[in-house]
Amino acid sequence: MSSTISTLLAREILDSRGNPTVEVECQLAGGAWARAAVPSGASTGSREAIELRDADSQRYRGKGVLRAVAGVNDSIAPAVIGMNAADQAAIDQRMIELDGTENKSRLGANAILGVSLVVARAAAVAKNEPLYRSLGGDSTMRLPVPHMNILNGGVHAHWQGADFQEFMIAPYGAASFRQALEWGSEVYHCLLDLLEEKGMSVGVGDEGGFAPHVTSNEEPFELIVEAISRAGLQPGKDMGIACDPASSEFFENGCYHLRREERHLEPEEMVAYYEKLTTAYPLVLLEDGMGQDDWPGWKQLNAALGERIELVGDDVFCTNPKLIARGIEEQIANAVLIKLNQIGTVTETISAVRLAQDHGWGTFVSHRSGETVDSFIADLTVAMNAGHLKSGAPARGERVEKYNQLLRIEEQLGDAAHYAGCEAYVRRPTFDQ
Ligand SMILES: C=C(OP(=O)(O)O)C(=O)O
Ligand SMILES: [Mg+2]
Repeated sequence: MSSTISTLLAREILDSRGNPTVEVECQLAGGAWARAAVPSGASTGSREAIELRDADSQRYRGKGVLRAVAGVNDSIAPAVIGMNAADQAAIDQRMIELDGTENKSRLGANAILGVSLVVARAAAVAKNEPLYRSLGGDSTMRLPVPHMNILNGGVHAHWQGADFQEFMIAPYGAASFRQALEWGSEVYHCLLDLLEEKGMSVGVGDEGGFAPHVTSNEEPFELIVEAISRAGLQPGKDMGIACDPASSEFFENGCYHLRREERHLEPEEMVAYYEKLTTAYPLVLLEDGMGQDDWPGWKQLNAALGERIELVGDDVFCTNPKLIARGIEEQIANAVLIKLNQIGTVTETISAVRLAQDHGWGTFVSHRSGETVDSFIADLTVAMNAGHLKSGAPARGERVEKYNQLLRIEEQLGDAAHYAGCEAYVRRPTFDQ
């Protein structure tokens, strides 16, 4: 089947926060057709590729994406129509050259990524292969540990809950992805019951987790450990906890400002706080423990906890191979968060994954807080053998679509499917209490 691109069409649609985003359709000469949509972050890293928005317009409070859409239809489409969709690297390179900026600010990373995603998907359709196989080859058999964000705080809860942004459950002790998801759903509902019993709010944040008005950043750990136990599971053995404080959002004047606790912590005090949490709770993965501009703080954190748990850099690396290379050189973490729209093309994302993996670092694939029902990251996680991903709560359509796609992939792989479990982490979970 010919995989020559014959049509590309972009439009503006809404994401899960009710903000506009870019959706692109692609038709290949041989008949293959695909659609893809671009996510959007709220706690974005300062070195992310630029998301082009119509800031000078009244529409959608300046958040429209009509310029990005026009960039696809008027500039990118004429440049890539006639190219071979199977040659992802050439198409991504063509768009990078057409944009001509270091951070994709002319055409917008949202425009460029929309095309990059849809081309990858159309190429898979043309080959009659599932996307994970088309992206990753024949050895893609590993199902990731789903990290389900059941308690939201920070900017995702409009600072009405915990200061720390994400409290996730990680069912690494399950026997299969299907069982992991079932356990996650069970714990999510046990947490709902627990919050109701305590008279706490059961309203949810951007990623579908509850956003109660807690009095400290430690309280969510206690609530989650209790919810895991109530579900009949053993905290630390069956299921651990992962946390993304997204600390760049509360790093001010060289200190970490914990509003809920009315405290300002120096970087070394913040590290001591994480050490305490790691000892007291089954915390197996900490993302963005330190701010994106606090490289000395990151080094301290890695020295204190880097041998015990997985330390993932999100804002500090922005899925950018150059920043990841520097992080590896300076040994500031042991894992990297992977977000396609931080860098803007599938090819560069794959380079970021390979670079991290070649240096023995973990790769943790992530959704964004503003999502659509596009499940590209589910296939990407399997294709890249990343072992773990986060896609929010096991509730809300745009979050569960990724988990549901992984259920389908597991079913398709049958006996060949292998659930990553504890192997997902660069530091295998150990917890004795
Ligand atoms: C998913 C995250 O949030 P956002 O998409 O808002 O950056 C994150 O910080 O890891
Ligand atoms: Mg993060």
